[in-house]
Amino acid sequence: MKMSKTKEIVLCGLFAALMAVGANISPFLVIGGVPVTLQLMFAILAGGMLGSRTGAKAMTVYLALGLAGAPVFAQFKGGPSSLLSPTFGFVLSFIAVAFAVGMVLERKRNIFGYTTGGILALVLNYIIGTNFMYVALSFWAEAPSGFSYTVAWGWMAVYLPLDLGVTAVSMVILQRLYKAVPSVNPQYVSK
Ligand SMILES: O=C(O)CCCC[C@@H]1SC[C@@H]2NC(=O)N[C@@H]21
Repeated sequence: MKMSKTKEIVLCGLFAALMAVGANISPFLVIGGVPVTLQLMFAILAGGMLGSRTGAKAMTVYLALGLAGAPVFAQFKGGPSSLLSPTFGFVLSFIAVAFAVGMVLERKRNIFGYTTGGILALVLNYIIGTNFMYVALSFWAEAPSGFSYTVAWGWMAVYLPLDLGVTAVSMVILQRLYKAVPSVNPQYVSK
């Protein structure tokens, strides 16, 4: 079933706002060069609740708002210069995360779907984000001394337990929501 344009615009705005809140739950907590945020959770919920296409659109709206100057990225950053921020790859990855989670949960709402969706979300987030961060800190941003590809992944290793927990909680929220409100993701094809 297709969502109305008005509903889609409202939901994209809502999830862009939730991403801004998630980006700044702890603006001063930074490990290595990477801030602690809840953006991954809202990107997963966007894909799971709005579906792959609208979820990805919501994340694109978020990215566009930030690039246009709204202080919606982590540590209340925003503006066109964010394109060069070492953590911009993570922001880009949220589009892929929402799309992938949506795609999986439109097809499978069982333990296999939740596990695959969660793993895909983490893999896309970490691979796109960490590689972008490595390239940024190697070529144009100021890197701490001794910075290397291994150090970049070392920073992310610290995040992994937190993000595994965040991903698991997001999947539990989605599972409960689907049970309570089966119409939640309009692109879901029930078999
Ligand atoms: O600059 C931004 O707005 C993006 C920040 C990205 C933070 C990443 S997302 C995955 C990992 N988990 C966290 O809590 N922080 C990093």
